[in-house]
Amino acid sequence: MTVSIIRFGGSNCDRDAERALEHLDIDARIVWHEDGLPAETTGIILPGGFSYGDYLRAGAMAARSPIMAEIREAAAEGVPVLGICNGAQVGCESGLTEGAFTTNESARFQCEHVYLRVERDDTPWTVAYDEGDVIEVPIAHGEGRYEIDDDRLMELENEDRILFRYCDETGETGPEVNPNGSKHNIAGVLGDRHTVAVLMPHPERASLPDVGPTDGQGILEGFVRVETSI
Ligand SMILES: NC(=O)CC[C@H](N)C(=O)O
Repeated sequence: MTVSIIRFGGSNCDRDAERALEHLDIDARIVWHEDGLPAETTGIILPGGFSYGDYLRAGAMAARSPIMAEIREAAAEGVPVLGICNGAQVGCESGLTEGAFTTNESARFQCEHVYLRVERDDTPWTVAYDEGDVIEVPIAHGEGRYEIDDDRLMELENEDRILFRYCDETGETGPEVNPNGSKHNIAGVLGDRHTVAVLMPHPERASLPDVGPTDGQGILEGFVRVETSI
């Protein structure tokens, strides 16, 4: 298992992801996007940050890098892909999954800890938890409001592709515990396959015991659980 963490100009959570994976004994390396996807890649992280200064829309420019075509191809072959925060924005912008992330309802950058409810526990990213579990993970974004048209939203719900929703400590969701105004409190969704996921919160910042809660570890362990969970 070798996870390639794709660095774009302006990525800034690539090293956080590398350290979190190393802590879990998962082999990881940072890959500059212009260098293309290494042949030994068996997992991919699109990390957080401010790729290309969030110009146009967050993630819009990185999504046009030629490496994204390679990543789409790898994803279609079953290579697990996790987009975190800016990486989630790149994932949506490049068609790895549905919907888009846009400006927070508050119109402010928000940096805080949130609670997430695990919506299903039969994907590589959530098999470490039970459905309904509540985990604590940080957010740090200005464009984290998940938007999608109502018809596609219904399809996503019916296809059971919602992975995480913002909630309170007890797992209740609703507008009062929605930090950015995301549709249906959505914090993370699956792509066409269970092996592709994008999420706005940062599991890599909730993985090292020295710096706070470690609830995010289970999500990153998806890279090793992928072989056993599907
Ligand atoms: N932490 C991040 O990845 C931030 C994502 C993006 N730059 C935003 O502000 O929405």
